[in-house]
Amino acid sequence: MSLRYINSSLQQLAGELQKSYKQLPAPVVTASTTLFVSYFVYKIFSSTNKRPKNLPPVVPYTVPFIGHGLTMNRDPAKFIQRCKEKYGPVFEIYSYGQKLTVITGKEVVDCFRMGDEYLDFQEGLKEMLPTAHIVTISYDKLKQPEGPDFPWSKHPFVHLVRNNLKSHQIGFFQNRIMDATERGMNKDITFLPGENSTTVDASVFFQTVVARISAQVFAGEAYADNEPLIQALATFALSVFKASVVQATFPRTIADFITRRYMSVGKNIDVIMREVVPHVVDIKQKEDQFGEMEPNDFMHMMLHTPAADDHAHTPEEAAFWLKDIALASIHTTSIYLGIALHDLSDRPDIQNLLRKEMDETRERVGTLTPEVVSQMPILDSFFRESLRIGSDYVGFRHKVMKETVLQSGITLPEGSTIGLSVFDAHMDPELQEIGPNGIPLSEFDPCRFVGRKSKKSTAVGPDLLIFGVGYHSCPGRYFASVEIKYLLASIIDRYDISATTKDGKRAPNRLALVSTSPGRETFEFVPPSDVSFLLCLFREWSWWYLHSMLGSPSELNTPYSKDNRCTIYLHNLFHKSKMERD
Ligand code: HEM
Repeated sequence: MSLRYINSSLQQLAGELQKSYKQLPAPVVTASTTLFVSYFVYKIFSSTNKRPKNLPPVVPYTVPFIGHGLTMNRDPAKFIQRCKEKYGPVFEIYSYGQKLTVITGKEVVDCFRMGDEYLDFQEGLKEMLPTAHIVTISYDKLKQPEGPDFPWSKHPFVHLVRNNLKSHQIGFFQNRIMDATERGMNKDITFLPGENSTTVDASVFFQTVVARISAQVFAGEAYADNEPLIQALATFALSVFKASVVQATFPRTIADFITRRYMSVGKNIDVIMREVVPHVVDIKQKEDQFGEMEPNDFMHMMLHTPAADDHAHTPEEAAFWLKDIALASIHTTSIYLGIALHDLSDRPDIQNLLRKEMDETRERVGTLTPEVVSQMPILDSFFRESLRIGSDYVGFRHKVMKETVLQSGITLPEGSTIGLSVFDAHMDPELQEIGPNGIPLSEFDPCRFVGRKSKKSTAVGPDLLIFGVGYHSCPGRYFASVEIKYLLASIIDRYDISATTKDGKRAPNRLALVSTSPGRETFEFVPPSDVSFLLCLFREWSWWYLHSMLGSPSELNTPYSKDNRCTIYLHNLFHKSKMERD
């Protein structure tokens, strides 16, 4: 329908109407006819004018605003699979007021490799998590550098993680990882008097135990017992997420009011600054007096790292970065610790397999340090499998910075947002080898990667995308992998873990704001109680009693026997009763 044709039709219709309604002035008739016809033309065009073929196909929905939100939340894997079968590997969905182009299969790998000038992860993240804005309106005492003048490549935190947390450097922090884990096991897992098992609240436990490690590694050893700082770090990410939901739901001014008034992250930042600035000031004063010292925590390193415009960080600026470190590291790490624990919660067979590997390793090399644990092949394969299956159904939002044509010929228009289904890519037999045991990719095989040297839990590639791939792939993954594996080993050494769901099956993962999250269901932690364990316990206890009577070491972590589960259990009891006495 050409414009000339529409124009002449309008004039003809106006003429006809003018003849019929002679009493009305001509301009009124022409104007109202134009409006009337325009409306119909619009209706015709909007209903019949199909989107160009190379744009992603749109998945239809019926409920306004919510769109596919509810269906997707109910069973995200099934929803993606159904859409993929019907509309192909790339399709557009609508969820809670937002359009999102979902990318599945091999195209996911291409999107990761496309480069920031086409698909930008940080810009996509900002849409869902406007962290800098939330921080600015919650805490205006120190401004966060952001925007085009602050290139991501100059981000001091990214620089520090890249240069200080490579796999061979983790040993430097391992005593702190061990110390913080020990404190977490004693403080965050509590038993009621007389109870022989305990229910662990997943969401609180993961964040806190990981924040304990982060406090020591990133702020400094002096913070091992600093509960206010540990809590501020543990809850920072969750507070940002809650405020982000408000920002995404309400118009800006109302959202800012609610955020400032009820969801401010200012409290967390206040604690971080109050606790950490004096430590950094102290380092700076010492360095001003005696010259530069070798840093042994991230705050000290930050003092030596130039800021975006190359000026030296002040102690306040250095401490202000700690919240970003918490955001990037604590939340992600605790999510995947949680998912891995759920994977173990209905699989006592895997728990025993891992314990066997731990016992054999202990027999060979002695104490299980984070470095030793990180070399255990079955634990690493289990963790990689957990990352593979627990990855994002639709996450990794990227903003399309300029029109981008995918391998399949589909065009992503500039300004749109894509979400990558890493879960789908990890299930794709074209990208993922099934492994030596032949267990289907849809099932959990803890030994899928054992004996496959290039398939370590940190080896990113088309078959492991959870840490991204290419230039921006996560530089913190070596640290995260060691941390999670050491925490898992410490937990299953002490407890048998089971799910508390009605059917005893692992709690399903959830689709959260920007990623997949572990189910909120609790875990049951039970110290081992089988007969051999009790016998061994009795033997250990007698040894310990004898040694303490004879004035020998009273600490129970001396390896009296090979079966360290008993030693650890006694060690725990000893510490708990000591803490209660104190
Ligand atoms: C299981 C835990 C973790 C997961 C799943 C994870 C995942 C990711 C992903 C997907 C990216 C973006 C990749 C991309 O843009 O393509 C990323 C970036 C990043 N991660 Fe992690 N991460 C984890 C833990 C950590 C930890 C513990 C740290 C710090 C100690 C960290 C620091 C960073 C940094 C600095 C970046 C930005 C890299 C850049 O833009 O060049 N991450 N991470």
